[in-house]
Amino acid sequence: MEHAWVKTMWHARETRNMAGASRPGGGASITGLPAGVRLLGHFRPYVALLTALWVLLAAPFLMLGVLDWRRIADDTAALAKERGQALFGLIELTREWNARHGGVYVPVDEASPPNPYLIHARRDLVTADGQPLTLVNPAYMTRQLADLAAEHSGVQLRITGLKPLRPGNMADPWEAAALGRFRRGEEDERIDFFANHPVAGAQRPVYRYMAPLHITRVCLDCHMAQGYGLGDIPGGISISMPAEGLLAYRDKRRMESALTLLGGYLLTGGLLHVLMARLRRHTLALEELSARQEAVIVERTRELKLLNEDLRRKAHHDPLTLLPNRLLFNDRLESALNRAGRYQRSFALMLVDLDRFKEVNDAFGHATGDELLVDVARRLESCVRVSDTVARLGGDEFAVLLVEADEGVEVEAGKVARRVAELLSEPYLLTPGMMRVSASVGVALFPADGEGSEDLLRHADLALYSVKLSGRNGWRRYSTDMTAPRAG
Ligand SMILES: Nc1nc2c(ncn2[C@@H]2O[C@H](COP(=O)(O)OP(=O)(O)OP(=O)(O)O)[C@@H](O)[C@H]2O)c(=O)[nH]1
Repeated sequence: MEHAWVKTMWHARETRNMAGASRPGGGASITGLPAGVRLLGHFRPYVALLTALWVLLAAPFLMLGVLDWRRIADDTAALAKERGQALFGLIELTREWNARHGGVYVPVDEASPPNPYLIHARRDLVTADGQPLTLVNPAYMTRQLADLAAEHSGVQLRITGLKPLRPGNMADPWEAAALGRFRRGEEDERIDFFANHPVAGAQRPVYRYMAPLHITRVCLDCHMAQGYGLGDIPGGISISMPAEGLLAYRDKRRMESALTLLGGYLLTGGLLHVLMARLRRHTLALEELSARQEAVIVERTRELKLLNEDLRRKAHHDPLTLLPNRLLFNDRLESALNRAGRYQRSFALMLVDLDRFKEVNDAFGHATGDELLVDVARRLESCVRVSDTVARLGGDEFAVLLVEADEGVEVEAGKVARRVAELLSEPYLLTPGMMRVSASVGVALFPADGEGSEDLLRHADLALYSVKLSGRNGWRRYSTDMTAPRAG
């Protein structure tokens, strides 16, 4: 039991070592490896699993990030488009207002000289007080508004077409492509981002927006000569809007999105770690429990085995002399018979009985008798080899099975029987003092004196009886003239 307890404690200590080896001064482990190294080894699969899960977790977050970045870019473009549409709508309104009035007259000055591209009977007038006025049609007005917008907000806008009345309004390649799509009915507005676009002599990021202008009744006065009819698209309004503000807004939203996703990723990873750590703790506790149970089972099994061996030993041995008892002796006799029969060998059976042992008991007590029996057992063992068997059949009766014989069984059995008789008649030093007993020995040989256990035992007993009859203290081999004592 003590062993089991020590073993269990050892295992518990080792498990605790593994769990707490990171403590400063954790020291060397039981197996001699530094605690840190053993800890790393123990947790390696756990760390690998956690890392793998974390990496797997990164994929959806990364995908979410990419999607969000795209959505933010789309949102920014949508905002730019809305701005373009608003500006375009405003200009169209103003142009319609102008067209409805058939143009408006403004004083002639440096900023508003007469429009050389306008063919009109009353293009230039002079007021009654002598002020010269010139007619500003929608196109001229748009150009003037464009100059104002460029001056105040950096927004560039202009009317453009593929065969404009004013050559300066000729569409550039991007505008020409857009006009082509408008005319083919593929789209009715266009917005694109340009990272570098010339704006007032500098390269700046811009959103370019363009939508078509349609010929209305009021436009026909000027444009009919070009061959345009109602609803045709002679050109469009092209707007370039500096994009720094929108890009800053986009980058700010992207940064916020990245931080939110990173926070989410770390939080989820942290939760995952906590869950895994808990799982790991439970697993370790379970492992420890099962190891303890295993140790207990191993110990119980060992105890049962010992108990079993002890029981077997007790069932087959005499408790006083520790010699094999009659049960085991009978087994050995049967084995000897089998072996000898199979290999055609012989062996000797010897029965030994102390002479007048009762007198020892009567004179000195049962304990002294026991002491004598133990001494007799040791003396008998000293007369034979380990491969032979000495047994106590009961009371003061012993048996010897001689299976090894160098000089032939007959000779060997005679020598051993004589030696037994002599040795047992030597004085015994017992608790009350020195005393003497003698013994009678009967011998039967296999197969000469019997081929079965019963015959051998009976004939050895007859030989022993014969010694007793002839005055005890000696030995005899069975001979057929020996007869059993008459009953009564
Ligand atoms: N001390 C002791 N005595 C025992 C034990 N078993 C049997 N005896 C005694 O051994 C004695 C055997 O006596 P008997 O069978 O009459 O034989 P004996 O006195 O040796 O006389 P012979 O055999 O005729 O020479 C009896 O008194 C038993 O009580 C034992 O375990 N211990």
